[in-house]
Amino acid sequence: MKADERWSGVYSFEDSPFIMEVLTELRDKNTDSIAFRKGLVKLGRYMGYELTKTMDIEEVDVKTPLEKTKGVIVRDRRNVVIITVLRAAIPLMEGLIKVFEHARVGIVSASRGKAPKFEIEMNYIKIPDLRPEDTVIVADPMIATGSTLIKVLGEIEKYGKPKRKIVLGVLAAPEGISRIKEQFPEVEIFVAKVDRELNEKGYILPGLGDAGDRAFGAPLKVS
Ligand SMILES: O=P(O)(O)OC[C@H]1O[C@H](OP(=O)(O)OP(=O)(O)O)[C@H](O)[C@@H]1O
Ligand SMILES: O=c1cc[nH]c(=O)[nH]1
Ligand SMILES: [Mg+2]
Repeated sequence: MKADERWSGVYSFEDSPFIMEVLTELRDKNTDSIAFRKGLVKLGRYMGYELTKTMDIEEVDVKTPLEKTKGVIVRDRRNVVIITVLRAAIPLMEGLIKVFEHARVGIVSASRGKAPKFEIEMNYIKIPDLRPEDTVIVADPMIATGSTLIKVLGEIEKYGKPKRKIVLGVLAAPEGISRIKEQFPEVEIFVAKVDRELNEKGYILPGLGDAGDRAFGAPLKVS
């Protein structure tokens, strides 16, 4: 895990060869939907595992079959809320929940409109109450303009004041991170990699394309 010096509280996993290998497979335009979803599940699991290194732990007593000794539990792992931003975060959440098996899960549907407005339509919101001991992990693979997450983070504020708010993504554009950090400086952001820039249609470059479409297929346009 590497702190990005351009912002405070932003980390990438560029120093993890395994995470970078999975990302490379996701970027590859020849990777099909099945492999793409499996890659997102893997990243959820391994990035989740990396996140546990930032969590509070507690020393506990344990009795082995032979004697008493000291052990550890990751206390914060028991107080996690995962907010899944549809659609592309579904496989990411599947991986995360393997590490945070106690997690309560919220679901938010968000769909980004076309450039230049990128209006976000959010019409399904189910978020559990957020308690002072909670670590909220908002899962969304792509942070492009940041508009989706700004809307989701604004909504989350209505549900309580958790101990930590984390955004967990795969790729981010610098523009999106800056916008989120301006409005929510307390939010920590963990991504596999911060990419170079956005194109005029709001896609991340070099990116991996449209994560939702690659995982689940492009929706049929009904006029
Ligand atoms: O940072 P932003 O510019 O807001 O863009 C990022 C959003 O775009 C994608 O969702 P999309 O709207 O394509 O929905 P989908 O996952 O259903 O395809 C992605 O999963 C993010 O939620
Ligand atoms: O590059 C991008 C930008 C937004 N959403 C995606 O799925 N990909
Ligand atoms: Mg999409």
